Amino acid sequence: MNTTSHAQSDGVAVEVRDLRKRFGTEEVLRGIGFSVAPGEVFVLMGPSGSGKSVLLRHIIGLEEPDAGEIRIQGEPVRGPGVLDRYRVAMVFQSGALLNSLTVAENVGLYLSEHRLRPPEEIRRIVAEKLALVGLSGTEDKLPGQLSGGMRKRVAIARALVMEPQLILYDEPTSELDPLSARVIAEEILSLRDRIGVTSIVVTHDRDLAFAVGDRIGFLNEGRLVAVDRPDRLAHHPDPVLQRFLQAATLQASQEVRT
Ligand SMILES: Nc1ncnc2c1ncn2[C@@H]1O[C@H](COP(=O)(O)OP(=O)(O)OP(=O)(O)O)[C@@H](O)[C@H]1O
Repeated sequence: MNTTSHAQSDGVAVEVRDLRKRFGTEEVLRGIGFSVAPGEVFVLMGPSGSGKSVLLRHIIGLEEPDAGEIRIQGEPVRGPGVLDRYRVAMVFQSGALLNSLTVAENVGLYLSEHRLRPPEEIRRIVAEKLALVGLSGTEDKLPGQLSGGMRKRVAIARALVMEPQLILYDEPTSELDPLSARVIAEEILSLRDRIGVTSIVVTHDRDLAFAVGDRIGFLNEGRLVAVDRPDRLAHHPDPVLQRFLQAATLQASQEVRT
């Protein structure tokens, strides 16, 4: 974990305690617990249907757990005003950009909608955030004129506008080619290093997980099977985890061949 070079180190600590959630008869989260340190990049990896998105929705306060809780800086996330006090941003899988608005309007939407800043200042902030993700000069383009990777970076710039202390990424490299995926990985690391934000990244992209994770948690059937540094996780004895890692490696080598 990088804890030395943050320009502005106000990432928050996140703690998930014995989280349980059932939908009907299906027990989706079966007692999940882990902690994320301020400024850490924590990856949640696991097969489809293992509960990653449900867990993410709990962290941002969109779901109420049946048992257990999530704390940000020691405060329960569903407590009064907690999600207003701590700035938590989510980068959605789709990017969730509005296609009829320009890049600048999308990135500045949060500020303009809430009339938080005068237009001139919004323009300055938008330019600053686009520069942080390497997209200076794209202000007047429409999302439809950008590549998938660029749209994801616009979505990250939009998250940065609220000066987040915690960023949640939901499958940030889905539908991206390997080169664009690498740019996103570099972006996640650069933000950690430059603004000290805490990041939780949900993915089944093994390459992304190993590239950005200070630690990786492997989720299977609603249980956290392993939590460890990437170099140690690769040698973890859990058979499902090992099968998952081998399948991902095979898929990557097939992609290189095709
Ligand atoms: N609102 C809901 N109501 C009922 N079941 C749900 C709901 N949300 C999720 N589930 C179920 O919970 C399980 C875990 O879903 P989740 O979306 O968290 O998986 P995931 O690990 O994110 O999968 P993927 O990698 O495919 O996105 C699935 O069986 C899903 O059908």
